Amino acid sequence: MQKRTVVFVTGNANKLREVQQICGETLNVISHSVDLPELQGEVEDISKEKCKLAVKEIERELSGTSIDGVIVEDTSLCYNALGGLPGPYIKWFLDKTGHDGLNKILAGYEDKSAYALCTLSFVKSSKDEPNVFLGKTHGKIVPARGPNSFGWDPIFLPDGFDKTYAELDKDTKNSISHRYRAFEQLLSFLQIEQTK
Ligand SMILES: O=c1nc[nH]c2c1ncn2[C@H]1C[C@H](O)[C@@H](COP(=O)(O)OP(=O)(O)OP(=O)(O)O)O1
Ligand SMILES: [Mg+2]
Repeated sequence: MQKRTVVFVTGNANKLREVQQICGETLNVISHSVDLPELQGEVEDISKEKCKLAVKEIERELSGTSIDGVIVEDTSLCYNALGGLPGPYIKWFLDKTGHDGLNKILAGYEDKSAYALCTLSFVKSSKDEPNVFLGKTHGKIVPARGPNSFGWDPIFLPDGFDKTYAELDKDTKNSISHRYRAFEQLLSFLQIEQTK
């Protein structure tokens, strides 16, 4: 069967690379950067709304191209000591405070545990309601270790490993990550759909 083509609406090249590595055998993932408002609220609602706006924009911009769906994905980093914050605001915390600041925020707390959360929405067309898939990986926040090539990877130590996301080789990260866990659900959803 021919691979389906999905458009991943993202401006982040690292995210795209990982998604292509995770899904590449099953899906043809192309990317398109669209500047979309990220509304505030619960992560699932933010993602669904973003996906609805994305698919409308993609249908407009890529009309004539045969595509089988649109994906958006938002990543949160949630500290248990802070009731889940910075959560979806991690991008701004990382930009403004850096890895060191992200550690210092926890200085007054014994509990350094955190989880990475990927909220993934997929929709076939603007006539459909998006499906949302959540992927979570638990770990803890540590002083930065490893290459500084992708976001907060150097400060996240996944449970069961003695290497941070940044120190792990890509295949290993992509077999345990929050992103992998969300996309794995999307892939089985699409597989079930196909056999219906
Ligand atoms: O696996 C990851 N490992 C380390 N850092 C990561 C990861 N995944 C996202 N990140 C960073 C990027 C951004 O600083 C923030 C999430 O923001 P997030 O909105 O998901 O990403 P973005 O705005 O760069 O791309 P997009 O255009 O798809 O919204 O955490
Ligand atoms: Mg974003």
